[in-house]
Amino acid sequence: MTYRAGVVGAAGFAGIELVRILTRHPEFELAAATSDALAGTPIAQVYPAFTGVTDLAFSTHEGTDLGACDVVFLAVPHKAAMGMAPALIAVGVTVIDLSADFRLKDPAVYEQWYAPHTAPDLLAQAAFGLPELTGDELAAAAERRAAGEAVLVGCAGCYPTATSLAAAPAICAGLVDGAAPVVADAVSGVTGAGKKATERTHFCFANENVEAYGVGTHRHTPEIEQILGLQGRLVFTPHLAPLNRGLLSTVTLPLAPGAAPATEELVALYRDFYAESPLVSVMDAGVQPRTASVAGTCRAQVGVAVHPAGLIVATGAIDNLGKGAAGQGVQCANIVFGLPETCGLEEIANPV
Ligand SMILES: NC(=O)C1=CN([C@@H]2O[C@H](COP(=O)(O)OP(=O)(O)OC[C@H]3O[C@@H](n4cnc5c(N)ncnc54)[C@H](OP(=O)(O)O)[C@@H]3O)[C@@H](O)[C@H]2O)C=CC1
Ligand SMILES: CC(=O)N[C@@H](CCC(=O)OP(=O)(O)O)C(=O)O
Repeated sequence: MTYRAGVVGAAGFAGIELVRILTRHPEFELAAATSDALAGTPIAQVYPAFTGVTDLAFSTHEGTDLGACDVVFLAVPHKAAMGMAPALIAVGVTVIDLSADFRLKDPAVYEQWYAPHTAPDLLAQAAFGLPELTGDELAAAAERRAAGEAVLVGCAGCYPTATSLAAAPAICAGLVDGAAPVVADAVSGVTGAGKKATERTHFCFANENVEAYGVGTHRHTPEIEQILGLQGRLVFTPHLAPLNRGLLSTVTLPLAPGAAPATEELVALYRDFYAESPLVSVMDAGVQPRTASVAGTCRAQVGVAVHPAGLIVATGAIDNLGKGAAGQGVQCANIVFGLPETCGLEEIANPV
């Protein structure tokens, strides 16, 4: 059976990556791609990579019969997504939201970092979309969907995905000091900031430059703390780098008193942790994850090492639009629809 899929916000960077994946997906058929700004324009006219691939044109958000879809991916900014999801769920459409609107479990925390939540009941039902770490929530959503319910997945953000994949195995194994700060320094490509150029992302400012931003104030802090159980202990510093795609997060974790693993033991522990996770690869000891090695894919690379100062240094590399957004959304949809989680996501990166 082929499922009908719609993408709302399809002309944006995450949305068009969804289009790229869905036009080649064997089980989801791209039925609608919405953009108010570009309605009526063929996708291939705006993004020539789709020439000869799809004749579909963008349509308006309101004028598209999204109720005819089995699943709708929301690739719109936070605050807009929570205004759209309730009507879709009400007509039986499963929703995969890429925004931050359905990630934070506590509406008070969402309000502190974003705005008052307008759909708290749905927030309470949403499954968190980071399959390697929240597989149980997604499996429960898949059961509910199989029983005929429309379900909602709030996919993890890009920085939280790379950071949490790098840190979770060590934390879950009890190797990390539960009282000390954990430091995550992360670097993102410019597509992470969306399609609209700003002073920060304009080519002339972003090119040939790396700089930190949101120091101590970035909205992904509570999301990472929620995933890793680090409430109040995360020092998260994002940086913008002159890449189109790619995100690397280096996490420094203090070892728990008495813990003294060797790097090779940590690598083995990480490999065991991700043994059932086909999209996460743990690097050999001494080999570092590379953003270029996952660009254009839904894969993640994780590296881990012990530092003699009593620290674990764990690094995660993803494509912010792939495993950090659209790819992860499709991976979650695969799980919710009972498909193999890698369906349509087998791409590997250009090796050079
Ligand atoms: N870029 C990334 O790496 C990641 C993005 N995300 C999330 O994915 C979502 C999309 O991000 P991204 O593609 O980067 O953003 P873009 O700005 O590139 O695209 C967003 C799209 O949403 C539409 N849109 C804008 N405002 C509204 C609104 N008020 N109501 C409805 N539609 C609107 C626009 O459509 P129109 O064509 O009609 O103007 C636009 O094309 C965001 O929530 C973002 O946080 C998540 C992880 C990583
Ligand atoms: C480089 C850049 O600006 N990145 C964005 C995060 C990417 C994103 O879209 O955020 P979500 O993962 O929450 O959806 C930022 O710092 O706000």
